[in-house]
Amino acid sequence: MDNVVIETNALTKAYKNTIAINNISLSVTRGTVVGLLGKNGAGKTTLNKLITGLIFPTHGSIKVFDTIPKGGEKRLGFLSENIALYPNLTARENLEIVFLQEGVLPKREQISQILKTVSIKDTKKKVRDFSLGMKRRLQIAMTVLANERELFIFDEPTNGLDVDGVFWLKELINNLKYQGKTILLSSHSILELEDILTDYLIFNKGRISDKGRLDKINGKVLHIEILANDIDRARAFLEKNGFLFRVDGSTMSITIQDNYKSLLKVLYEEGIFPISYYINKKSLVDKFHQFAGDNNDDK
Ligand SMILES: Nc1ncnc2c1ncn2[C@@H]1O[C@H](COP(=O)(O)OP(=O)(O)OP(=O)(O)O)[C@@H](O)[C@H]1O
Repeated sequence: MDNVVIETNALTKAYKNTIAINNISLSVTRGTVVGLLGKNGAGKTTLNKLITGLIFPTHGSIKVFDTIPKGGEKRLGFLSENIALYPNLTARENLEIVFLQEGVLPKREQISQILKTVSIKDTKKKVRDFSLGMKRRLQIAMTVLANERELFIFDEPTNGLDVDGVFWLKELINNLKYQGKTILLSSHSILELEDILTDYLIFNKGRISDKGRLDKINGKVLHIEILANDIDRARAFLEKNGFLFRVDGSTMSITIQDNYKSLLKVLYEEGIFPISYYINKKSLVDKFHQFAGDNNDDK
């Protein structure tokens, strides 16, 4: 299928003492931003390496752009923890090398634009004297901006970034998404990036223990506290109209499909007046606690 960028079938990667990826079948669709969540050792980095073709499956299969990854895929950008920078060169010179490696002659103006986008001053300063955040920005620029890429794997992209840097990164990822690019994000502070994700995968000891779309879990339970003598009316109304709900004392928890305001309006029109209400906003954190399990390295 054209829209599927990554497809795995019973994908398994075993090391001597560990099954790092255990029988995973999934597909990633073009234009999505997928958060990979999991405790230390859950298998996130191993999956990233299988996608980029740095390592190969023990069993099962993986296809990226409909071919078996062997490394060197030009349409794929991998921002790993240890992406190489030349410490004795400037930011501009580092970017020029990326262009040359891709067989493209670097244009001065284009590189100036890239440096501006990642807020790095075009100075004579050597990369070895850069702060951690500046190095990370440059690595991100090298992964994203210097090339015509369609799929990005970001492993711990926020490392070294300050609050402004994280904000900037989110804008960058959103822009990539709007251009129809596909992004896989693994981060220990993934909850910081929750608002830019479209989908999530939770890993637990090499398996996917939960997955889904963010818009399916965000703010979908409306808790309403209703006067005790209204509860029966509210219950009858909700039952009649096919709502899913639970009653606990004077609180009703109603699972809503769309706009909670329209439900509140209907309740008012029925003469059912809530004393208070709130939307269940916790989402990915809850999922993480429910599905991430123990560390895979705790053995
Ligand atoms: N080269 C290797 N040899 C042996 N075991 C390995 C190797 N690489 C990874 N593992 C093991 O595979 C499991 C998954 O590791 P992986 O690095 O994929 O986890 P992760 O989810 O990325 O963890 P973290 O959040 O700590 O980066 C761990 O138990 C790890 O110790």
